Amino acid sequence: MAIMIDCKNVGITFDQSKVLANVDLQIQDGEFVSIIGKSGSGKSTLLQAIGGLLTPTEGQVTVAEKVITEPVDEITYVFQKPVLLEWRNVLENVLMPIELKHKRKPTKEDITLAKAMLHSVGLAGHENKYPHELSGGMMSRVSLARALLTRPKILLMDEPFSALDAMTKEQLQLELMQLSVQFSTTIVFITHDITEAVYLSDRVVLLGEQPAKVKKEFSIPFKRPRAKQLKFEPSFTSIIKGIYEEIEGRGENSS
Ligand SMILES: Nc1ncnc2c1ncn2[C@@H]1O[C@H](COP(=O)(O)OP(=O)(O)OP(=O)(O)O)[C@@H](O)[C@H]1O
Repeated sequence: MAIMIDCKNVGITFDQSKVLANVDLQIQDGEFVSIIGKSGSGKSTLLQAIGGLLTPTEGQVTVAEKVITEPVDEITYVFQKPVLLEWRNVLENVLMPIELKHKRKPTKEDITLAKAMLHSVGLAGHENKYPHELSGGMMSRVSLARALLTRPKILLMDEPFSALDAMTKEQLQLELMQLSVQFSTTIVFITHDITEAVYLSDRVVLLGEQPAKVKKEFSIPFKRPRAKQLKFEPSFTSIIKGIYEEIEGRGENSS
């Protein structure tokens, strides 16, 4: 399978402080990779470098073999707090990338597709509501539908579900998993929730302490999409245990 994202020896220094050093990470086309690590370890910084929002001080990031120095169309970002325009209804918010990315007015086909996306994320019938009429979970759903509308090759997600209640989060995890498999989207996902990381991902990448590099990678050997019952299987929970032990420095090869 082709490499979609290639971080080669990436280092990032802010003022005098070196946040990332020698990060080497390759992500395959269609792969779902989660990045975990302690607070302040540099997860968002790495994601910003992949998205072209930050230029590495050392090394380079390539996406589909192009060196990234600025944001590119193939990549869409999803943040923890959904950024919705208050004066636009749900359907109009989902259609925003057509105007911003493709610089044209939405066609009938775009509107049909946007409605289908809203249906896939459980928001059929809510197209005409305004953001102030939505719950946090509904806003996250709008944000997900909008991110996937233009079928980006790559989705960069920075703790997208961390502010949601457990049941809404579980539902959105399922929807994201279905859609990412359906569209073969390459996803880099930041989370503090290890169960979420293991459940969603083909691979979980642990960043070390500052200056951070990839401390350990865990392959998750279950075919996606996965049933939610997987979370109770011993083969699943033993991977979680291994990751906790690595984070706490009790892993097999921890330094
Ligand atoms: N623009 C910036 N200028 C200076 N320092 C920064 C900047 N952005 C991030 N940092 C510093 O880089 C370090 C890593 O921050 P980053 O947000 O990448 O960590 P994180 O692992 O995503 O943290 P969290 O899990 O708490 O969200 C922190 O010490 C932070 O203060």
